[in-house]
Amino acid sequence: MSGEGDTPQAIRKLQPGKLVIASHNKGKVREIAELLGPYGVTPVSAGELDLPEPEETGTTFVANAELKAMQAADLSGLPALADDSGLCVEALGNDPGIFSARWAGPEKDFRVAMERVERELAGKGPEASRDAHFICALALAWPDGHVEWFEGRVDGTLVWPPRGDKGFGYDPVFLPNGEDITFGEMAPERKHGMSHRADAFRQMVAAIF
Ligand SMILES: O=c1nc[nH]c2c1ncn2[C@H]1C[C@H](O)[C@@H](COP(=O)(O)OP(=O)(O)OP(=O)(O)O)O1
Ligand SMILES: [Mg+2]
Repeated sequence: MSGEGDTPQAIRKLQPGKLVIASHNKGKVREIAELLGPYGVTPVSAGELDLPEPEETGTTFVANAELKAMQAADLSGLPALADDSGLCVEALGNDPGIFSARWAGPEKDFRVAMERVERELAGKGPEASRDAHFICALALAWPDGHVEWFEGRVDGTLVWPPRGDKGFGYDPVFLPNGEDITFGEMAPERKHGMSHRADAFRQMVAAIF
């Protein structure tokens, strides 16, 4: 056991229950809570605090993550962690990218979004590459206005039809390189061993803990 004196400054700053996860996506909030588990930080989500869902006006993952984190830190007076992420399909010029959530429509129906990806890819012809990657930008905003950000990535290919009912979003069509099951078929711990979110988390943890 390490005593108080050994506790890194950042851990003391991130008191249990005192970090806001600035996201309204339940799948994402669950994954972030799992990834924070080992650090003894019990987060509270933007939904639980009734924080509004800001308009994502940025043109990059980092810009949108910063905007979400800064708004939550500002309104709550607590440190806030936001995640802006998406699926980038190389043959589609990296679409849907920052528009990944928006492709699911107002109902947030990812069956619709996955079908649109498949339809647009089919439109590129049978030779089109099925390579894709997920990006995750994490932004950690402190109430004093200071923001740190990190970006993670995982590469893979798209399968059709969708496989598996675990995870969220585009997980059922994403087959990570070197694996034989999709993110939708993977236990959470296995996804955390390779995901874009876990990659960004590793960088954040190395920087602040
Ligand atoms: O691990 C993932 N597995 C599958 N799909 C994923 C993943 N990571 C991001 N995605 C897709 C779905 C998500 O809806 C969108 C992110 O959009 P993004 O704006 O960052 O999140 P969101 O609107 O769902 O919630 P919020 O902005 O409140 O955090 O990309
Ligand atoms: Mg969003």
